[in-house]
Amino acid sequence: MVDSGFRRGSDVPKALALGADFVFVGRPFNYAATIAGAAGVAHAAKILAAEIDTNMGLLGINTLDELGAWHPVVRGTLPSLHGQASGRNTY
Ligand SMILES: Cc1cc2nc3c(=O)[nH]c(=O)nc-3n(C[C@H](O)[C@H](O)[C@H](O)COP(=O)(O)O)c2cc1C
Repeated sequence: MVDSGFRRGSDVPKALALGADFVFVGRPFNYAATIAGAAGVAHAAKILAAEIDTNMGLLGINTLDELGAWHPVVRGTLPSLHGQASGRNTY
């Protein structure tokens, strides 16, 4: 289980891919409740779900179970597009 700092739909698949079973989102829903009560929280949940869905589409997966540790790419470790997997390329 992981908590703190998860703000958008691209954050959640990253955490799941790295091994989390649960991703907790706190303050965004507090803010939504402050602005618009229960309807705001429902709206925020819809936005987060839609962002996760979009990110799953961009990753080419249909279920979160398909996520693996190979999905998040640490900046600077992307294999070369020219077949030289030095692991030291920056982009
Ligand atoms: C106003 C506020 C109230 C909170 N109340 C609780 C609480 O009652 N129990 C609890 O376990 N965590 C509480 N938390 C902590 C949140 O559950 C969460 O761990 C923390 O906000 C970090 O996640 P976030 O970066 O998504 O906000 C509270 C956080 C905030 C900002």
